[in-house]
Amino acid sequence: MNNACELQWGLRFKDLYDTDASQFFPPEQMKFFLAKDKEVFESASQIDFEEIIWNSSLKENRIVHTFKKPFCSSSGKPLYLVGMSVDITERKKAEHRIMEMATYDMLTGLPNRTLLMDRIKQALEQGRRNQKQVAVLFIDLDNFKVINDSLGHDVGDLLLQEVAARFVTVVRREDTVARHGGDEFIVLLSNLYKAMDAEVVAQKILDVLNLPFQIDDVELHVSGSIGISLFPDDGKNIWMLLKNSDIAMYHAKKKGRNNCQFFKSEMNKRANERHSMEVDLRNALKCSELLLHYQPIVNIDDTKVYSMEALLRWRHPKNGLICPTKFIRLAEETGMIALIGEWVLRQSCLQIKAWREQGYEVPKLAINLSAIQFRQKTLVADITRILDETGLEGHCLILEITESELMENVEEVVRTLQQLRALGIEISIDDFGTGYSSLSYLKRYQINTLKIDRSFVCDISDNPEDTAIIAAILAMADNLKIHVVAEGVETEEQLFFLASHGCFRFQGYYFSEPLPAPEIESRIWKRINP
Ligand SMILES: Nc1nc2c(ncn2[C@@H]2O[C@@H]3COP(=O)(O)O[C@H]4[C@@H](O)[C@H](n5cnc6c(=O)[nH]c(N)nc65)O[C@@H]4COP(=O)(O)O[C@H]3[C@H]2O)c(=O)[nH]1
Repeated sequence: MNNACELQWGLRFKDLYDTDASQFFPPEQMKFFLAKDKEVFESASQIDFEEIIWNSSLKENRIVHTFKKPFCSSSGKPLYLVGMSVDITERKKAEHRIMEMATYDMLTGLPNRTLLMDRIKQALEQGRRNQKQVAVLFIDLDNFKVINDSLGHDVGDLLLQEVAARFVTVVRREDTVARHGGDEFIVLLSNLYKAMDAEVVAQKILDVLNLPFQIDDVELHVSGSIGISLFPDDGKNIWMLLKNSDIAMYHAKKKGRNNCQFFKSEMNKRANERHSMEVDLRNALKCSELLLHYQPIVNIDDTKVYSMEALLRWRHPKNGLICPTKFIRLAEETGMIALIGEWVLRQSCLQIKAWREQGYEVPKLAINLSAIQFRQKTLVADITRILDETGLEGHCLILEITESELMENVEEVVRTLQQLRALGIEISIDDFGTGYSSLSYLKRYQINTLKIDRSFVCDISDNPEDTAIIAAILAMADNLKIHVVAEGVETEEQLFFLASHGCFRFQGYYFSEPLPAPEIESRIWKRINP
């Protein structure tokens, strides 16, 4: 026994002299020592191994790496052995910590994606062997971003920790609750007897989420959307199962949140279609597949074209002409709307310029602004730049925004609208009547025009409620000195009703459908600018 051993184990050589190790180590430990010694003697060769040794001085178990080497006679027979142990406890602890950091989520203490992948792999192998189902539950918290943004990241972090702790209470020990990232969690249920068991767990998860959370004296109410995919029916490997549970979760969100949805193959079809549309839309701008059609807005007094609305179209190489209702939402969700919106603005300005150069007296052009564009900090600067680049004045443009865009961040909206007005741009509220319809903001925002949504116009004469709404909008607008345009006018009857209630501007198939620029020239400009 050397000095290091004396220091490490708190044993003194003189105390050990003429004693037996069994006086210092527990019986189980002694049994292990002797077995190893026997191994060395029998094999007549060195062995090395890791073992846990009770350190009576530190009063704790230590992990050591031990080498045992025999010393043999000239005939090769082991006579005695020397053992050397290196204390590797601290190194092992560090390794364990690194392992934990690599496989557990630091915030919630739950398994992270890496460990989850491993667990799913094992669960699938087991499921295959035992012919049992495995369920992957993809959970996304509803509106977590709002809590995080409004109450701060510290509250958001505490909430995630609480959520994680609650999830663990509703699953069996052999199941895995993992943090997938952000506010997404995955629950892995292995060895399922029947698919419906997954729904039972999903419901328990929704129930524990629905109980109020008390974080820093604030009571928070949270819900979640859950997508479930099952092995083997919905996917034979990890990636398919994760992807399909994600798709199902997306459907749960669309179904109004706070619910769970099993994956169905039709969902995959829709997800694939969405994905390929996204890829195609990214190419659409580069490949000049976007174009504008223009629809006149007519003044009934003098049947003059008061303005034109620019309406976006996509000439898809395989699917033909696609209407904006089919792709604007996708463009918004993927952030492509910023580039597309800028293209629409520039193209509209260039078109006005081109018509002017051909000698036509062109009225104002109305352009649709998506909510995302409207909230962009650079909106006014972008419009100013495009007007400068195309040499056009702001008063040529009307920007159409929807009611809902005006309801958030009122101060900011007021500022943006003032800046746009300072450029000479008119503001029109699109689809009026379908949103929040508050009179007070119309006055405050100094809106120029309201456009009555075509859903009201199309029901004139059939639906007395819609008829009453139109009459009320017209009376109110008259009071506030705001112009009104009725959208979607298709019949003389609608025109007559609207005109008799004080609406004098119209847009709709009755006058003209949206047309490409050359047809506007031949059908409209040449008629009114002969
Ligand atoms: N049934 C019927 N429909 C009529 C009639 N008259 C016009 N319409 C349609 O009504 C829609 C009017 O546009 P919106 O309400 O601004 O609604 C627009 C607008 O919200 C959005 N949109 C169009 N272009 C753009 C754009 O450049 N940017 C953004 N962000 N949105 C756009 O897509 C929506 C749909 O556009 P479109 O499919 O072109 O549909 C147009 C137009 O074709 C009629 O008499 N009967």
